[in-house]
Amino acid sequence: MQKKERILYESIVTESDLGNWRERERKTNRRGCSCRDAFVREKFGRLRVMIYVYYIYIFFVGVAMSTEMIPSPAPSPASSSASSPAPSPASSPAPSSAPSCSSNSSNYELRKGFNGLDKVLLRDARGSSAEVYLYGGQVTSWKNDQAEELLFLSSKAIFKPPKKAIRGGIPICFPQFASFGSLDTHGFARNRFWTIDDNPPPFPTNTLSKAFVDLILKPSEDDIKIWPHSFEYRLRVALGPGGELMLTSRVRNTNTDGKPFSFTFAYHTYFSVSDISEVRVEGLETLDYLDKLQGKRRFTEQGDALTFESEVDKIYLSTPTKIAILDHEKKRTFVLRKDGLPDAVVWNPWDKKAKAMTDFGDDDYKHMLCVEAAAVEKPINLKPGEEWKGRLELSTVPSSYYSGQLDPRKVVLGS
Ligand SMILES: O=P(O)(O)OC[C@H]1O[C@@H](O)[C@H](O)[C@@H](O)[C@@H]1O
Repeated sequence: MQKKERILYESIVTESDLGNWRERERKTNRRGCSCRDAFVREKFGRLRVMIYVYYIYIFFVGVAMSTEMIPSPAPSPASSSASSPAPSPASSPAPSSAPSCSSNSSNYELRKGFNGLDKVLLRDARGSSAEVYLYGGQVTSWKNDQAEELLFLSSKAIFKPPKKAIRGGIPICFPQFASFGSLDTHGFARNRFWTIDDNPPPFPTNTLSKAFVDLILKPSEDDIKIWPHSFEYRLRVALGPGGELMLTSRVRNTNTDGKPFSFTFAYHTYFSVSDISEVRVEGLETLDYLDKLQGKRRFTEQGDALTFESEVDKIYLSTPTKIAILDHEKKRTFVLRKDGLPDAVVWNPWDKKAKAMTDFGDDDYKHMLCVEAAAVEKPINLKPGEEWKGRLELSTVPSSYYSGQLDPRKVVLGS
């Protein structure tokens, strides 16, 4: 045997091969090279097959990975309106050109929503979805993998910029919460057109999910007249691996005159509930709150989890990072996690105020509850160049699984 061949043989023939080889020599009564060569040829053959199998495996893995990178095909306009907010506000969605976009490793589809307004559709591999209108940078829909809507959207919501904000979903209250300042209620961000930001600065918290979109809002000249500050507000809306809805806000002071600014803020989340009288909120009991129905006077919540029998409009102060909303009838619990947002507003207008609102159905109050991650009592202060981050994560679990029912403290102690 040539030297090279011997080295090759020795590198592929193992101890157990030698045993088998000798056994074969014994059985066939043949000794020497021919038997050994036959054995090694066989082993080469097996190796070749294994190498082919390996190549085929690599090929399929490659195909699978590249398929995941390609945005899923956009459904037809018919299915687009089916996935639009369930209620039928004044006008119907405009026909959609439904382009898919993939940038910066994010996948989303751009659609036309009510009154031809642009909206972004996010869908994850398991079937959860979310919709975000560029008007207001507002999430209007979040559905689980059973296509059940989890956010409330008023049956009379008005999709007519710029005067009215969309009633439902998650309006962004910035740079002012409610009437805590000189601007119109809840500030102007919810009445502005945001743009898609395909190249945002890197996010420290990256999700594995590719279902996300980055939006940006900068003040117009008119905005600067009513709030004399320059800012960049970046909002990322993402679906997490388990269908969680995650919103991250980054506000940067870009004033060039060296002036700081301060603002108050809320993610004004409208949760969809089966029946408000069947709902309780855990995680806020025993906390101090400002009661907006009593001149913003300060009180302390007494003892038990919150339940609802009449109008409520309270700002809970210094709340835990986790709050649970239990819907007994639906046997579903929303878990709200927040970061950078110490306060939590709880609001339900009840029957009289519901009737007084033009964009709210008379009975809608029975099927919604706002629990809003907020920064109200202590405004956020930013010097030029500084950035603030506020994060909200929403998920659902079956109520039976939720241990907080038995021990409210577990709501606030869990991660
Ligand atoms: O009607 P708007 O401006 O959307 O506000 C709705 C409610 O929003 C809540 O956050 C406030 O606490 C309430 O006082 C207010 O009524």
